[in-house]
Amino acid sequence: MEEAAHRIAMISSHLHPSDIQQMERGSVVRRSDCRAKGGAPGFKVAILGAAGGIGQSLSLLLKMNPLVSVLHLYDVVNSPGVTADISHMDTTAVVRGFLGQPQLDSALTGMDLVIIPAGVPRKPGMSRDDLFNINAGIVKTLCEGITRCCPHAVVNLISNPVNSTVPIAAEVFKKAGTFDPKKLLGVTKLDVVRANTFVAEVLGIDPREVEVPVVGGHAGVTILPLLSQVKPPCSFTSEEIHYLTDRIQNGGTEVVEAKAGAGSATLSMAFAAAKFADACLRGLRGDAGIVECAFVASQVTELPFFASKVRLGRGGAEEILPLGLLNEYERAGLEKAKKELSESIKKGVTFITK
Ligand SMILES: NC(=O)C1=CN([C@@H]2O[C@H](COP(=O)(O)OP(=O)(O)OC[C@H]3O[C@@H](n4cnc5c(N)ncnc54)[C@H](O)[C@@H]3O)[C@@H](O)[C@H]2O)C=CC1
Ligand SMILES: O=C([O-])CC(=O)C(=O)O
Repeated sequence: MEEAAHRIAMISSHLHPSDIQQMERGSVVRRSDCRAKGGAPGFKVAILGAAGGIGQSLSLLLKMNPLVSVLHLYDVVNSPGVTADISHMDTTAVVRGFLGQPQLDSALTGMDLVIIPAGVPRKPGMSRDDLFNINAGIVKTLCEGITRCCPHAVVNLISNPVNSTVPIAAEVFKKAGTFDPKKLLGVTKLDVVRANTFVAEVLGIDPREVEVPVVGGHAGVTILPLLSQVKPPCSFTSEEIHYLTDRIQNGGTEVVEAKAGAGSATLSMAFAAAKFADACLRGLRGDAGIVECAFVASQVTELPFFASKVRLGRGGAEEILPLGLLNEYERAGLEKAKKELSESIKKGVTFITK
């Protein structure tokens, strides 16, 4: 008995207060906790909005990622339940839960990657921009936490409208003097995931073999699939190009309507976000040749933010790749996309600078 108490006292000196509370409630100290705290290779990742539709599945997928050594799950509701549940998975990441604004700073301290799916989703008949009034304030508050507690973390921003929330985050970081344009990435990976799926259906091939660059932004006409640059090289009829462009641009609305008031894409989004986070972590580890599409501060067009292929590395989005050759249809799409994007970006910037 005494020896066991001594062992727990020794271990607890390395533990987080929430782990100690768990022990006090009688849970067993897990050896994996001790190993991870002993410096197992891996990254510390926080998910803000972890109890939501995207957040829960994303937490599950990241608990399965061997590159993650510590996983912090923050939400304003239900994060203790999600944390208890996910922490029973027999994978190495140590999971800790944080509930409500007073615990935001603890959730963020020391993180390498912060993923933000916090905020309200669309209902049928709404545009992503209709979420601005609520989600802008949520993103602002969470990003202020990042400036205080992990200003060097890579940030994956999922909350809509991404075309405005990324500029909001950038302004918050600028105001605090911590803005590193390479570290702020709006997550547009779901557009690529959808494009790969729909193109593979048309071509009758395995979607895992398809790569479609999707540039611009993440709403309606700002989502611009570059079907002339699909890999493996292929050609489409103009009917197929119209069908594919429309389906990719409206993939989110397709799910919102099918869910009929119960929210927007959560499962495919968690899948896309987990793939994107994995790419960011492999970049941070120093792997070469990691290229993903993301909405970032950019000079690819005259707009201050734009989604395009970026090369991920130790510093985040280390290189923004050029758009490549566009055909006439894509050039026309680009002009439409830029017009709408410009307004959404201004709206985000003004929210902080007004
Ligand atoms: N970038 C993209 O491709 C996509 C973005 N989204 C967006 O992701 C966001 C989340 O979607 P869902 O998970 O379906 O919504 P949800 O409502 O199921 O979950 C959102 C979670 O955020 C939490 N939350 C609210 N305020 C918070 C705060 N201040 N701090 C921390 N957590 C807070 C809620 O408690 C909830 O658990 C929406 O804005 C949605 O439009 C959704 C799909 C794709
Ligand atoms: O459509 C929505 O509101 C959610 C979203 O961004 C997507 O599924 O692409």
